[in-house]
Amino acid sequence: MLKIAVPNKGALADSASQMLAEAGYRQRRNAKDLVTLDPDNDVEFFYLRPRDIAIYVGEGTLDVGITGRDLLLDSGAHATEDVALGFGASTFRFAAPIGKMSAIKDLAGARIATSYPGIVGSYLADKGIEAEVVRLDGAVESSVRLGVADAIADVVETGSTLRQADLEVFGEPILSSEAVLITRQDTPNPDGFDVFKRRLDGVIVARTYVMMDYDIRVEQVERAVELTPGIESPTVSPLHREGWVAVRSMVPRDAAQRVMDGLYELGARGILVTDILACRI
Ligand SMILES: Nc1ncnc2c1ncn2[C@@H]1O[C@H](COP(=O)(O)OP(=O)(O)OP(=O)(O)O)[C@@H](O)[C@H]1O
Ligand SMILES: O=P(O)(O)OC[C@H]1O[C@H](OP(=O)(O)OP(=O)(O)O)[C@H](O)[C@@H]1O
Ligand SMILES: [Mg+2]
Repeated sequence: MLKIAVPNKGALADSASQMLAEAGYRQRRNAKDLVTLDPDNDVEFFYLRPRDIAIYVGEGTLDVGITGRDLLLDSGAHATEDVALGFGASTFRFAAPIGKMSAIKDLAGARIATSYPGIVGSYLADKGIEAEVVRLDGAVESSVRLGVADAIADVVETGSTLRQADLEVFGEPILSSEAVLITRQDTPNPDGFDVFKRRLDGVIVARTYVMMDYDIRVEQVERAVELTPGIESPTVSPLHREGWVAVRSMVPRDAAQRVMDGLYELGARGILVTDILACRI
């Protein structure tokens, strides 16, 4: 039975459970449940702190986990990223009081508060900067005002927490993070992993693509399918109306309106877009 670690709370928890439910897995009914068995799919879900998930997977006590890329890297655990899941996006950045610091070298000799000492320590070592890392559990943005640090390194999503604390980011982003699927490093994939991964891939594709159908004159089909090449190849079917065909193709969701404009210009009509509920590519 595949043992899977899922965030029990925090920024990734709801989206992770929702993705698993869309992939056809049973999810916990109560937010306090620690474990959920899904015998129909031969998997078991363990709800754990996202920060701890890489440890369990790295140790091999659990087979697969969903966590943040930043948490995986910070943990130094013996686990590796298999798939980026497309939710929980954030950047990890340095910030300091407005006007105080403008480049990474300004951190030399400074006190840097963070909940991610692993990432910050190795980044500073890589850049050859000596600074003191102050490890805090959360609400790191308050640390400068309260006098325990000169700068911070933290997760930035909208930037509103930084603004509230009169801090501004500086330097390049240390990393871009999102939710990722992780497995143990240097170990063959456990039984059942391929099916599990294929199901999540199916959800990712169903979320990022739409199905597009349209009718077009035969002479324009080649130009039209350049706009809608699909993943493998578009389906072109004859229509009762002579000289016309129907085309069906998957199109990236964020390009759908632009593609429809282009198809219409080419003379396509009856252009329909529908959601994909689930798929295997
Ligand atoms: N706005 C956000 N705030 C915090 N973490 C976020 C945000 N958006 C995405 N994440 C990601 O969520 C993970 C942090 O998980 P965590 O459970 O610690 O979140 P949290 O919201 O800080 O929870 P808590 O505050 O209860 O500890 C990281 O991978 C981080 O990149
Ligand atoms: O850029 P924003 O959209 O403002 O989001 C980023 C903030 O959200 C998180 O804090 P959280 O609410 O999880 O509190 P914590 O610091 O106590 O973990 C994170 O640690 C940042 O502080
Ligand atoms: Mg937090």
